[in-house]
Parts: sequence; C-alpha cells; structure tokens
Amino acid sequence: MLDMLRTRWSSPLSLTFTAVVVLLAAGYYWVWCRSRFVRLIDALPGPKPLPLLGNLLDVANIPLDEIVLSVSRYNPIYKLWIGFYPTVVIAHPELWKSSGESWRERRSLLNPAFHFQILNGFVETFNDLSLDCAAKMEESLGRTGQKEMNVFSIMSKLVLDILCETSMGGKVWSEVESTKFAKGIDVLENIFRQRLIHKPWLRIDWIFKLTSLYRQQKQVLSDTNASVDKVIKNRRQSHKHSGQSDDSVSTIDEDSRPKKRLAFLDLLMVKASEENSDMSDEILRNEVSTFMAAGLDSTAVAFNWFLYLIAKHPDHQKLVTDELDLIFGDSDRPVTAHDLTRLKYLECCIKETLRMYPPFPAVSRYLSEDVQSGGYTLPRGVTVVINIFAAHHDPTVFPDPDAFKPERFLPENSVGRHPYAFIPFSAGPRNCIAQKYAMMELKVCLANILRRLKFSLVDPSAPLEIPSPQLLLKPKNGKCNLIVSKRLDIS
Ligand code: HEM
Repeated sequence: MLDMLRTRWSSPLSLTFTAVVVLLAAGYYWVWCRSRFVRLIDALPGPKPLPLLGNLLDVANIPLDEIVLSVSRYNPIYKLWIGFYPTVVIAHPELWKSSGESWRERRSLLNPAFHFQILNGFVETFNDLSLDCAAKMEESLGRTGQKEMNVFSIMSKLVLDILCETSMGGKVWSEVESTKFAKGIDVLENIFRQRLIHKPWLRIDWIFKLTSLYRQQKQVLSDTNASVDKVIKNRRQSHKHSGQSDDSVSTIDEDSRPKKRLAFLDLLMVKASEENSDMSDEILRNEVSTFMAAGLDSTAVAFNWFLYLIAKHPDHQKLVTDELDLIFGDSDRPVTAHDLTRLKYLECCIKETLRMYPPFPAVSRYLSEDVQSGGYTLPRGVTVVINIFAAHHDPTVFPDPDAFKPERFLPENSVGRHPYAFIPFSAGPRNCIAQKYAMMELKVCLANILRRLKFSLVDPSAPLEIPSPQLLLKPKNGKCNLIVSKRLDIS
C-alpha cells in the first residue's frame, strides 16, 4: 500500500502538479503581501509578524485578552496579524461607525423597549427583586451577623431574575432551567473567544463545522432556543386567556405611565401583531435571546466589581451609605425614579467601577469601508478592536488610573474631558442600547442592598484583584468572596 502511494506521489506528473500548486500558492502569497490591503496594515506599528503565522505565536503565548488588558507600548494604535487575519487595536473611539441593514432594523426593533416610560415601569421590578435578594442575604447571616459569600454568584442570580421579569414577564424558568441558560451563554462566549483569538483558523466556517466546538455550539443553541420558545408560547396563551390581544398590552395611560409592567417580549409581540409585520417567532426568539445574553454577565460583573471596590475602600462605602441615610433614613421604602436623581455619590462610585473594570474591556468592529485614524488608513475588511480598558487607564486623562477615585466623576471634575474618554457602554451608533436601563438597575439594586448590608474584604491587605482574561472582565474562577455583615435595622 505504502509502495503504491509512494509510486503514485513520486510519479513525474504528480511532482509537476505539486510543484505548480506550490508555485501558484507562493505567487499568490507574494502578490498578496504587496497588496494595498497588506501595505496599509503593515504601515501600522506593532510586534514583528512571522511569515504565514503572523503574531499567532505571540498571541498563543500571551493571550490577546492580556494584550488588550495591558496598556500596550504601541498605544494608541497598533496591529496584530492573527495568521492571515489582521487586527488593529485602538484606544481612539472616533472611528466608531456601523453599517448593515440587519443591524439597523434590529436597533429600531429594540429601541421602543428602552423608552423612559417603559424604563420607569421597570423600577418596581428592580426594587422587588433586589429587596428580596438583600433580605435573603441578611437572613443567611446567622447569629454572628456576618458571613463570607461569593457575591458574583449572588449578583448573577439577581440579574438573571431581573432579566427574566423585564424581558419575558416573570419567573418563567425553574432554577434548573435558569442555570442551564446562564451556563449556555458562558459556553457560547467561550466558543466565540476561541474563534476570535486563540484558534483563528476556526473563523473559516467549513473548518469550524468539523470540530466538536461546533457540535457543542449547536447543542447549546438548540437548548436555549427551546427555553425561549417555550416562554413565547406560554406568553401567547396567557394573552389569549386573559382576553388580551397582543396589541392591547402596550397602552400607556394619559399621564404617560404604563398601565401595567410591560415585558420586552410583550412589546415585540405588539410589533409582530401589527398589519404587514413580517416578524416571525424566530425573530422574536432571537431578540429576546440577544437581550438576555447582552444583559446578563455585563451587569453581573458591574455589580461584582462595585461591591469589591467599596469593600476595599471602606471610606468610600461610608460616603455612599451616608448619602443613602440622608435620603432614606431608616425607612425600607422602595427607591423611586426621583431618588435616582439624588443618588449622586453612588453614581460616581458606579462610574468609577465601570472605568476601572469595564465589563467589556474591548469591542470589535469589522470595517466595511476605509477609515482614517491617527494618520493611518485602515482598509476595508479589517477587524478593529477598540481597547476600552486602555482608554480608561490613560494617565493623561485619568491620573493615577489604578486608584479608586469616584470624585473624578463629580460634574466639576469632568469638565473638558473628551466625551469618548469614558466609554463602558461603547460609543457611536452601535453603543449599548440599554445603558439607561443598566444604570437604573445598578442604582436601585445597590441602594437597596447597601442600606441593609456592609461589605468588607476577606484579606484587606491583598493587592488589587486582576480579573480573569475573558471577553468580559469576570472575577477569576467566577468567584469573588467578600465578608457580608448587617448594617441597619430597617423598619
Ligand atoms: C453595566 C452593564 C452593561 C454594560 C457595561 C454594557 C456594555 C455594552 C457594550 C460595550 C456594548 C457594545 C458592544 C459592541 O460594540 O460590540 C453593548 C451592546 C448591547 N447591550 Fe449592553 N451593556 C450593559 C448592560 C446591558 C443590559 C442590561 C442589556 C439588556 C437589557 C444590554 C443590551 C445590549 C444590547 C441589545 C446591545 C447590542 C446593541 C446593538 O448592537 O445595537 N446591555 N453593551
């Protein structure tokens, strides 16, 4: 058999064929290396690439996430070749553009869900669920009045419950289903990261489809789709039983307050029931899933780092609770939309958390046209990574960038700062559609939790926590243990 193969491959015809293929590939590579695209990319600074492999070995040894995390010596703009795929990393958000009809359509579909009247309706949900979460934490403290807890897992559960309520209308899943959904999002995030950074060859669809990662992705997508489909079906039935047509749920009172709490899914169902609507159940499902996936870990990590930072800085925690005491005294009344405008120091601490630990340390864009940036032409077809972490740690904009200084965000200290210097929700037309929702959620929930509970570090002398290098800045191993203790007896 081996002899046969040897004979076949060493025949003059095969050798000639192989030589022609190699020559053609080498010729193509030679021409490609001299193309305008490659010349424009190579004009940018960056680590020296190897032929064919580019910076793949650098990236394999030092994960790209760490390159993104470390404020690179090539800042504010540099290039990396991931095999044949160039990536331009920048800390300048000016070139944030977006295009694509499907995105534009989706955005207009999502926009009504974030109307301020709808958001004000969500305050009740944020209050109910965070008061419940604080009460459970308090109950679990026991007789000593304090306990070590993993705040990341507690806050992740709170965020998931809030998302279920605001996007799908209630506690729609069992504990098992909720956990499975959250784990599924983790798996999808990991696969996305593998394809983007560690195994760029998997960006080629047909190669990806041959791998076990693809099969895993397919399975997770089918499970999460089934979970959301079940909710859509139940919601339709409950509208029918209550004699409510899909388009009656969105009515807003004359005093411009929604008659009832509207879930995001209800709003989409209204759209779907409109004449000429071509919104299928599949689109409904995709929108609800996007909302859930985009809102889950991002907000959970923001809560996590906030609690960690105020535990590390008890003086700042005291200033937050002084503000809360001034507004609420020892009453356990829920937070109102008006209170939110008065919680100014809490807001500064939230912003400083999002600066130091932006939940998304970087976002990427595929350029659909040439763009000028920092004196370079970035050609169409290149992936641009916006280094949010680097922008937030620029010492010329935020002196002493590793220090927790919420006062940076007092209005008098923010004068003259570039609008794109602080960009945890990204910037430009494709920024986070839910940033008002997220800020409201953080403020209401933290106000309710901090009125009752105090947070401190297990080891106060430990250095500043470095997050796990993933697409989102999560705590290492999904764990952030803090000492939780009782603060006030609230009547
Ligand atoms: C502190 C919390 C949050 C942060 C820091 C955050 C940050 C971001 C960022 C940086 C983007 C842009 C991503 C990109 O450019 O590729 C984004 C997009 C998005 N976010 Fe958020 N987000 C947060 C909470 C939420 C929540 C709670 C929801 C839903 C309820 C949500 C829904 C979305 C959606 C749907 C998009 C895509 C928008 C589009 O493509 O038009 N986010 N978010």
